[in-house]
Amino acid sequence: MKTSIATVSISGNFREKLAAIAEAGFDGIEIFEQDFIAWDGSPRQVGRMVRDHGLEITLFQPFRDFECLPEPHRARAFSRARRKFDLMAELGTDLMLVCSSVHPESTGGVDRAAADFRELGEIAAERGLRVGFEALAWGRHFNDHRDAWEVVRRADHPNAGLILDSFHTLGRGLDPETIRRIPGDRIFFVQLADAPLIGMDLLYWSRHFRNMPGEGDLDVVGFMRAVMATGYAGPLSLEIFNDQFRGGLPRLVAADGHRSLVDLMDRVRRAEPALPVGLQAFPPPAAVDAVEFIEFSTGPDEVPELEALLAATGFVKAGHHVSKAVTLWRQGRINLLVNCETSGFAHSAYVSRGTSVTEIGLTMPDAAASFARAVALGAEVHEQTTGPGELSIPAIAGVGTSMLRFLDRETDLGSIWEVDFNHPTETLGAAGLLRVDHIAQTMAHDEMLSWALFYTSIFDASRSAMVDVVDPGGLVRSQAVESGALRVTLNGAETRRTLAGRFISESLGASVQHIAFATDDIFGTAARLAASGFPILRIGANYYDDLDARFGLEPELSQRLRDGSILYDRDAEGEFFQLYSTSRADGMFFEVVERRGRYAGYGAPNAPFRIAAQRRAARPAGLPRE
Ligand SMILES: O=C(O)c1ccc(O)c(O)c1
Ligand SMILES: [Mg+2]
Repeated sequence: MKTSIATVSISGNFREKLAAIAEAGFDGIEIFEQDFIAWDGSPRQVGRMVRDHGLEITLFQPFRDFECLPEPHRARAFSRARRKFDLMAELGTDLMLVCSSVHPESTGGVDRAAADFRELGEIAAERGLRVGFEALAWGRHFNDHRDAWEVVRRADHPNAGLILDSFHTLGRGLDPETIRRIPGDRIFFVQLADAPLIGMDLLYWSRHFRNMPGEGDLDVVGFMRAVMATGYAGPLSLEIFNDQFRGGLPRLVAADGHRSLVDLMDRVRRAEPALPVGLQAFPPPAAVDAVEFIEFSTGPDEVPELEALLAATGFVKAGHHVSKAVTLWRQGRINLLVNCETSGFAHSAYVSRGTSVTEIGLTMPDAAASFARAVALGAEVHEQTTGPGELSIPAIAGVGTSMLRFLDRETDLGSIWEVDFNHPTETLGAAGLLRVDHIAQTMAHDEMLSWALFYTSIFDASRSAMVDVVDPGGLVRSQAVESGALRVTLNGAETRRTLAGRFISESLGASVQHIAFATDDIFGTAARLAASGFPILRIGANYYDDLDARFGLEPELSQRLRDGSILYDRDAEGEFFQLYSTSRADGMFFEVVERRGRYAGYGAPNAPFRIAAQRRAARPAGLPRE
């Protein structure tokens, strides 16, 4: 497959865009005319600069307001087109996108439009160029790819073809299956974009909220399956108008774009194996079997406090690494590692950001396969050194400065505890915690789409809807990604004034802010945690009064919740109980949950009250309370 991306999709000046696009592995670019005009270089220089980056110009766009104009507008449109054809020859590209007109004087009429395109196709042919017609979703007379195709069919000129754009088709709710009956050689170009489903004006939605395939809610896979079924063999090009990407880091946005295209075409081939997607083979996504371990990196000054918290949470020191300053804390099936090495990755993470989660170990059905898939999707490989006889566990860079390691039960990797950890003891622990329920990663709001794509492309994972959580200092957006036993909540802070925002600025970037452990006896666990000195977060009476009003709880249950500072939620599927620790000085905290029935959420309605309570608890004595 030949990959391409429109220059509008990323930030920076023209040179920065090219460098980022080339580095991400794209084959070509669509030159968006404004980007060219804004750059102070001749068309020939620009063309050379693109090719010097190893890229080709797959498309020049957009040419607007062309079809169905009365004179004198019509003659002017043709002379404008001739000028742009001259420009294209100098840039070194042969295809121009003509988007459907929004001109107030455009008359419409399929035959008129077809006649215009036949004439334009002829002028283009004289110069060895081609033109493609794209129906904008808000085009005055042509806003449906089926009508644009009818114009192209009737134009009946080899140099005039159709351009498809997934946004315009899917955004208007058109059935992409209708594309299957268009001959592939009449489709000159395919533009791809996804978008979140938000009810708004089509033009505004398109110009500000598009995102990478797989980041939104449109059926871009269904669209691409239909396109590939036509025999289309041209470039697959991202055209993403997005306010956030325009202000993002060019390299990150370009890398996400490339990842999204690879993942998209992998989904297409898995859905319809007969389609020739032209993508190297790599393993399919798998669901996580278990969160095998979570590792904290810390140092001598901070280790006593961390270990005290682990002990108070019911964890038991169960073993140590054979060669490294790493101890294992266990409870139920939870393995927490405390790394106090004085050199290497964990140590530098500690020095730069204080105590933080630096590794998450995941048991997969096949670690090597998951690793190979992650690499094919552009994950950064984490090189490592291992002592003699120790396991070499494949690792990739994850959120922030953390890494993800892949383990499995089928190979040597299944014996991590015996080989690397001197056969540590099994322990039920002291508080009845059974397993990791979820891991909450806090990041700047801009990074959320990127990390969601990371998880949903590498793993067999699903995303839940984004929810807004109100913090007294601003809004935090939260989205859960789930893959088998791995549940991650991504929390995006928009301002530094939220607890989440403060956490990322103090820990120098995205990181795990809290870990939730599961129990099947919340009241028993709460009592044991209280006895062991767990720093429980106190929840105020107003919360419980409202809870009684909302759910009509039995007085006895209500009292037990109040006594234990346990938060409660219920939906049609089941019930949810949560309790929290106060946050440490660095903002990290623990949560304990019990799910009853098939409750699948995270207690989002409780989050604002938890946050307010954490802010209150963090106030030094003597300051006014919130
Ligand atoms: O928003 C626009 O005007 C616009 C221009 C060119 C395109 O290819 C497109 O999809 C949208
Ligand atoms: Mg388009």
